[in-house]
Amino acid sequence: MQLVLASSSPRRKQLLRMLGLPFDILVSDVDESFDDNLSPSEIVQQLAHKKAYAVWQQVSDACVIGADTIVVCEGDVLGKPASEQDAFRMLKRLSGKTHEVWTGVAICTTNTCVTFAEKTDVTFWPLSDEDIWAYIATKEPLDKAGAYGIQQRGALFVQKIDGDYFSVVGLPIAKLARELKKFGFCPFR
Ligand SMILES: Cc1cn([C@H]2C[C@H](O)[C@@H](COP(=O)(O)OP(=O)(O)OP(=O)(O)O)O2)c(=O)[nH]c1=O
Repeated sequence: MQLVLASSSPRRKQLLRMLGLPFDILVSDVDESFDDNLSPSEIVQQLAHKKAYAVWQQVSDACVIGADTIVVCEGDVLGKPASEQDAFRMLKRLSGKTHEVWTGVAICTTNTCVTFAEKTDVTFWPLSDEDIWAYIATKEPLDKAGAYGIQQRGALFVQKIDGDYFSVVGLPIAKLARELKKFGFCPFR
């Protein structure tokens, strides 16, 4: 069966490559709004499912993977910043605190759709306004949930992490590999 990644994220593509399995990339535009009453775990699984299912409908006989990542700080969901000012507001909130990064994954095949969510706690050092603006000037925050990339310069803000690093980057690859085995996809083979 063909393996398909339903994502435009270069990070997810790179992480899925770790499995050593061939896959295609197909992306479908989905509405990423969500119901405020849902828990973070439900939000990311629902959005991951939307992304995977939209692509699965186009290809049918394939195993389609979708994912979604959000940052949750003091109960508030932070997606991607809408502007540089918004990025500043988000990073200012994350400064000196521990926040949660949630990534949901959906695997859709002919008979079933499986979803799961991973939570990673990330603690930031206190950040000065100057540091935040200098970081925003690199443009790195703009396409990332919570306005930072732990895999790039955002690493300099991180004091501590508890959970799966790769889930913060956008795909909990070890958990995904274990799930894919159930569908007959064995890494490195
Ligand atoms: C917190 C954090 C997020 N991110 C990224 C992961 C996701 O790509 C992005 C969150 O947006 P998503 O909507 O999850 O994903 P996306 O729009 O980039 O890609 P697609 O929907 O096509 O799969 O933030 C990092 O790269 N590093 C980090 O440290």
